[in-house]
Amino acid sequence: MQHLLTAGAQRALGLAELISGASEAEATDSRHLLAALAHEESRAAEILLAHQIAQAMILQEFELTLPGTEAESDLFATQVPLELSQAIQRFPALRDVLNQALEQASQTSLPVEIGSEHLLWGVLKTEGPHTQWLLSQGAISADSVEATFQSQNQHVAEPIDVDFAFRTVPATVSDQTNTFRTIDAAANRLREGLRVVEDFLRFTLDDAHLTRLLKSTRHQLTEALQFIGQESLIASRDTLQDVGTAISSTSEFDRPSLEHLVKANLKRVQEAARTLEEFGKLISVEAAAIFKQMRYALYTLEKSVLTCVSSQHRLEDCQLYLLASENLCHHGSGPAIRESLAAGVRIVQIREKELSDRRLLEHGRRVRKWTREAGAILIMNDRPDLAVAIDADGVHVGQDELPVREVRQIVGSRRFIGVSTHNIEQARQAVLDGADYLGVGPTFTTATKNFTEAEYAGLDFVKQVAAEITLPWFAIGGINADNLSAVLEAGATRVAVSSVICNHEHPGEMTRDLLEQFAR
Ligand SMILES: Cc1ncc(COP(=O)(O)OP(=O)(O)O)c(N)n1
Ligand SMILES: Cc1ncsc1CCOP(=O)(O)O
Ligand SMILES: [Mg+2]
Repeated sequence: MQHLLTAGAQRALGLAELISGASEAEATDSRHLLAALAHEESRAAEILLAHQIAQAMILQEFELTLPGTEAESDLFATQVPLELSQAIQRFPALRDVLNQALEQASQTSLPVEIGSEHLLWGVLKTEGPHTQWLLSQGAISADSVEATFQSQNQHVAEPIDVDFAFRTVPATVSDQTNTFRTIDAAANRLREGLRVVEDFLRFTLDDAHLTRLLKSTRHQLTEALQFIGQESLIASRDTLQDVGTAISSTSEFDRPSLEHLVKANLKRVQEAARTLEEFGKLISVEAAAIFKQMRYALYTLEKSVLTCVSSQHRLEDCQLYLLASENLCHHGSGPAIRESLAAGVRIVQIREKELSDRRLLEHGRRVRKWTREAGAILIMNDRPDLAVAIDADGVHVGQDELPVREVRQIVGSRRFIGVSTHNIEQARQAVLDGADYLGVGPTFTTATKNFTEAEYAGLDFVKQVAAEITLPWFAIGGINADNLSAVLEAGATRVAVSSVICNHEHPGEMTRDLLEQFAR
């Protein structure tokens, strides 16, 4: 039986071959194909992008080179569809990848057509240096994308409609020069804006994770401009004749705070990316596709940066977070909550696993009243619906519970969403998913929640998060008055505790003990 590749998959293989040639490799392998898949405007590129994996990062990691703009491949001509057996013959080092792709494609379409997303699946299913790297960068693996295939109950055989074959060149020389001028100006605006945001991330937020993401966006710009041609851009530059240089709006000088400044520049870079994408389509569809990727990456980055800034303000006074559970408390959780609020706790979580919904609602309303009177934040564990019902300030969810996007639909934009994380990849992902704060642990062994020995993230995880994440986070798990100083030394500035306060004969006293250690 014939198994055909879609036009997008075929072009990706063609580009993979060119990349392996430009990188002077002996054979076209998974790394080259991965770089090519990230380049195409295709389902594979969308999946990679959703995991924050850009082509520039792949090229850098595996020391690959993109072919020159003039490089062509017979595989780009899609009038002659490639058959799987021909592809295997031409790319022997990709045999396993292609067979895995076939297996996945066979589950969703008849007649079988292998698309770029199936090639990506094949790459993820085949062990190699790229698999570990992908997992560490974007937490992407065959398992994590499997749902994408399962949700495609109706497979659409056509590739995403892109006009690679119909590269449009502006009709007149003057149109062409003006297009290059526009691209040159927008690229400069984008580069400068990215620099401003990067300096903010480095020197004000001091956030290594977001700085790294922004850097990879800057690399994408360089990569896209290679398709346009630096010489053409410089040749068409005409700053003296640019009517825009004399026009400045008062709002351009209106930056009352660092936050305004970074917001304005985030908007500016998105606008510049849109201009590049639109005008880029007239010169190079490849470049336009990268500009589009950049625009989406910048939206995610904007959200993460602004959430980080606003959560830092909103959680400014919240160093000690109490998780209150009835079954841990000597005299019920009510007195523990009220005493610790009186002693200075500014954020409380209702963590009840055994109460019926009706009792949880009643209890929640009482705790809402106490926390409101104390001016403290109230978070409901596990239950976005009940968070809304009791008008809590937020909800906390674990790795196996509803994802942030779904929780946001329920609790709205102003409530906190806290996410538990147990390793650095989960922490990075939660930042990009739009969490407002993180739980980081377990730090020490605890009787409050069951973990296997292997699940103890320990102080090393606390140190990792401290080194790169500035979205507010709380170290959690087995923290008490004796080991708190070690947690703070590891870089935590906030901790969440349960048994040490709930179990104490005088919860207020223990709260004061712990809070005093933050003041030292
Ligand atoms: C602040 C904070 N961090 C972590 C957790 C744990 O949440 P989860 O992993 O969902 O486990 P349960 O608490 O639901 O058993 C938390 N609740 N709060
Ligand atoms: C809910 C939870 N998640 C990670 S550790 C933990 C338990 C925290 O309780 P304690 O402070 O009693 O160890
Ligand atoms: Mg939970």
